Amino acid sequence: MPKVLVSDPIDQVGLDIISQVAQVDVKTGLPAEELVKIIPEYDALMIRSGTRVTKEIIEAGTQLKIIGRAGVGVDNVDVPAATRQGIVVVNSPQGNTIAAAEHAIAMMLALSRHIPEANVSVKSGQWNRKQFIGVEVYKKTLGIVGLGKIGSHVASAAKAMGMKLLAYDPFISQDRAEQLGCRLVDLDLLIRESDYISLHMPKTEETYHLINAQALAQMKPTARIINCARGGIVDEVALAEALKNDQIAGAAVDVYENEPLEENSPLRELGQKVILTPHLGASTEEAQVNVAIDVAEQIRDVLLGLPARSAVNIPGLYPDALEQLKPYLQLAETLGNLVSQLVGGRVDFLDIRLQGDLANRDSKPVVVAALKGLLSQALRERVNYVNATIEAKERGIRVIETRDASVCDYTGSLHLEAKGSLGTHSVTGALLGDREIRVTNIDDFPINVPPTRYMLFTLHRDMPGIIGKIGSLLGSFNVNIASMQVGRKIVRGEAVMVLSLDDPLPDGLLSEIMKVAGIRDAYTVTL
Ligand SMILES: NC(=O)c1ccc[n+]([C@@H]2O[C@H](COP(=O)([O-])OP(=O)(O)OC[C@H]3O[C@@H](n4cnc5c(N)ncnc54)[C@H](O)[C@@H]3O)[C@@H](O)[C@H]2O)c1
Ligand SMILES: O=C(O)[C@H](O)COP(=O)(O)O
Repeated sequence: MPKVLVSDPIDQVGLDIISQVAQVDVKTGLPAEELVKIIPEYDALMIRSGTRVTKEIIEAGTQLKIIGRAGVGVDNVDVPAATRQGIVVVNSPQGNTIAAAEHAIAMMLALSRHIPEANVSVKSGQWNRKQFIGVEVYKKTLGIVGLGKIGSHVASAAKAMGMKLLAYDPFISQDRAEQLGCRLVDLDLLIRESDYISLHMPKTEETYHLINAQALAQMKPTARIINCARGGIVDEVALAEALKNDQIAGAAVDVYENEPLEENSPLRELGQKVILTPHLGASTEEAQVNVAIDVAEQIRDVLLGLPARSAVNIPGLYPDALEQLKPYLQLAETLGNLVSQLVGGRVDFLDIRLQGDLANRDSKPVVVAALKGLLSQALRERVNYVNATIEAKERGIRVIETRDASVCDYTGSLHLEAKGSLGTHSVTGALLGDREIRVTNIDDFPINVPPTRYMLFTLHRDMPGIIGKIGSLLGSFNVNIASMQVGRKIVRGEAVMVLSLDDPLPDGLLSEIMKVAGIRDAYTVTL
């Protein structure tokens, strides 16, 4: 039975789902050295933001097939390292959207009305109403940075409270922003004109310290900033300074550059100008159930050999689309494997042509499948859907993709042409009855054969006796022929022969075949 390590607190409902197919060990709060020690025995790792999954942990996880992040942000996972090792990384893109958006709104209101301090004050026996006079958000301008899932929900809620909305998101269209009632502006303008700024973008190289001393200096002295996105987007030292010097009126922070927040962080010393919560954006009962189910189901599926629906490091394979594409993925993988062997293993160039109906489908998964097949001789089980693209790139394989919907011999077919150490070869394949794979063309010779484990291909002169000679040679080496096909373009011209064999070709037989008069080339293939 596979083993799954759960290293952060996850709702029981998720653990129950994984337990259907695996042994689940919950060990939270492990130091990194301990994790490196125990990870080799696990097939899957399930985390939240509390575990930093470093390159070292990933490299030690030699059995790992999947890392499941029960939440949105995967910045605590070294995704490139996981990709290189063929480990799929999944998350729950929507499970905590509402929770995080509501937390941002709650922070904005709490900050405006001094709720945390007023609460502490009353509980400590005081009744001080003057000290806690707040401000209204109605008719104020909210600048939303990052108008994705959470930013959009914040926009709807803020609009309902009568706020004016500005948004900055370099990847969102004007139309989408307008639909949400936001005026799409540049970041400088948003920073200058907003009464509240709420951050909802990922932490990336571009967004790291995007809100720095310079940006804070441009904000209104009455403005307040809310960060429920990611620590590191705001420069915490600069923020503390800006608050201390009354450059801005307040800040509400849920996420920090280092978590847990350092004891001596200057943010802890700013009284009621700042509200700090310990990364609670996703901490609602509902969100924790959602993300646990979402990610546990993906871990279960991947351990059962099924695809994951929200993988962050493989092309989006959505279950419905995948169900239809699945036979084509198998076809692409088979043809990739076949053509790589025809060209001698090392491939420099691959042209993938999607033909017929296939030309109108999502090509990304098909291309990845072809690359997986292409590299499978060299990398064996080390190559998979996660790392095929990166491995191909690193080997300098140039890939081009073309489409031709006008080819209609079969509903959909796939043509691969590769250039490698033994020259250039092409193969075409299609599906029979939408399921069964047929190789329909080799080097422009029409054939129709099902791929089998052991195959022999010859390029020869179409002349009497040649097929018999090959058959006798195979017989004399005790190799049984399962099926045989010949394809030619013109009578007594060049021809190909494809033999499906029950046994692998013994050493020395290929060179004997090459000696037969009329044989120009011969290749063995093991699929
Ligand atoms: N505090 C929490 O507990 C909590 C909970 C959930 C999510 N989050 C975080 O909230 C953030 C948003 O999550 P989401 O689910 O809405 O993600 P999302 O992918 O739906 O939206 C992110 C948006 O940011 C935009 N963006 C990217 N780069 C940008 C840039 N340089 N400037 C401005 N916008 C940029 C993207 O175009 C996208 O629209 C993420 O950082 C996520 O990790 C925090
Ligand atoms: O990216 C996320 O989903 C949030 O930051 C939530 O993190 P958490 O799972 O540790 O609460």
